[in-house]
Amino acid sequence: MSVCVTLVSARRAVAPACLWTGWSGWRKACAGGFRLVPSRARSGTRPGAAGKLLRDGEDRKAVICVEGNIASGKTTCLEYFSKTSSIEVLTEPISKWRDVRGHNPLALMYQDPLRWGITLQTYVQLTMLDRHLSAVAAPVRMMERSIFSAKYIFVENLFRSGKMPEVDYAVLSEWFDWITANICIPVDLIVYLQTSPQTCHERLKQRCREEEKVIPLEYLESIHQLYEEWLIRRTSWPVPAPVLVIPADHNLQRMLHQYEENRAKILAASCL
Ligand SMILES: Nc1ncnc2c1ncn2[C@@H]1O[C@H](COP(=O)(O)OP(=O)(O)O)[C@@H](O)[C@H]1O
Ligand SMILES: Nc1ccn([C@H]2C[C@H](O)[C@@H](COP(=O)(O)O)O2)c(=O)n1
Repeated sequence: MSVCVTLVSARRAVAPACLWTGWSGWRKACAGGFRLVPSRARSGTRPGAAGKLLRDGEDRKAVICVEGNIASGKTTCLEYFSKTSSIEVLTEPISKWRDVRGHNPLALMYQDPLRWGITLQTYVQLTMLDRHLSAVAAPVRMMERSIFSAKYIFVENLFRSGKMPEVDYAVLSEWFDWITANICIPVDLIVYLQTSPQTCHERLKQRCREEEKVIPLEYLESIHQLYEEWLIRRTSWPVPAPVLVIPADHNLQRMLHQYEENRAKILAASCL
């Protein structure tokens, strides 16, 4: 049985490098785990890292982000690779999004996106940044989604569909631009699980997460379009790493087979 997999060529995002002149207090506070990459750094440093804060040792570890629509199978994919000793897996911090000091911003966002979209997305941005910056234990890290898809897919979707006021979008965008200009967020490979929105709708209903019962097919279609614009057509936002596209509409057994077939390509990210 032939399985089609595409490796799309690299086109690294180059966020504006920023030379830190002040903030000495913050730099001292970060001194334990972070260093400031010299603004003139060239060889041996990640592209785009100059002038940014970088977690110590992070430039020697590979980071792979698994991207895809809601219920496309990302967690299942991560579960599969979590059995490999050289890979550590980080799922999305969804339990935090469902319970921050007793509040459920995920549920609130689905109930009233105009009011609560910024609340959820601000928290998603913070918790995803925390995921990106947490110390890597294994040679390879696979993480579910990224701070990039949080902004380029979910914030963008809320705004474009008229479910986020312009001022909320502007504030989130300012935060995102500051973070990516000043902090190095290394990504070596994006694994894109490419599904049809219909497949995701079926899997979503099967998973039956309480907050997501209100999600219509049209919502998944919008998310799908934004992913395709970003990672396939490349007409929207910078892509921070090479993209490995894995068609993911197949049944579980065939998906696991595809993951095995792609193991070498995925692990090759650690040699980049
Ligand atoms: N290839 C597949 N075929 C059928 N069902 C799947 C497949 N992969 C995952 N599922 C099921 O679909 C639902 C969503 O999968 P999940 O891995 O949680 O997606 P995501 O993390 O992308 O939201 C789960 O109930 C899961 O068991
Ligand atoms: N920036 C984000 C990220 C995720 N969500 C929502 C979408 C889903 O309801 C849920 C988790 O998604 P999954 O891992 O199942 O694909 O969180 C969001 O609204 N904004």
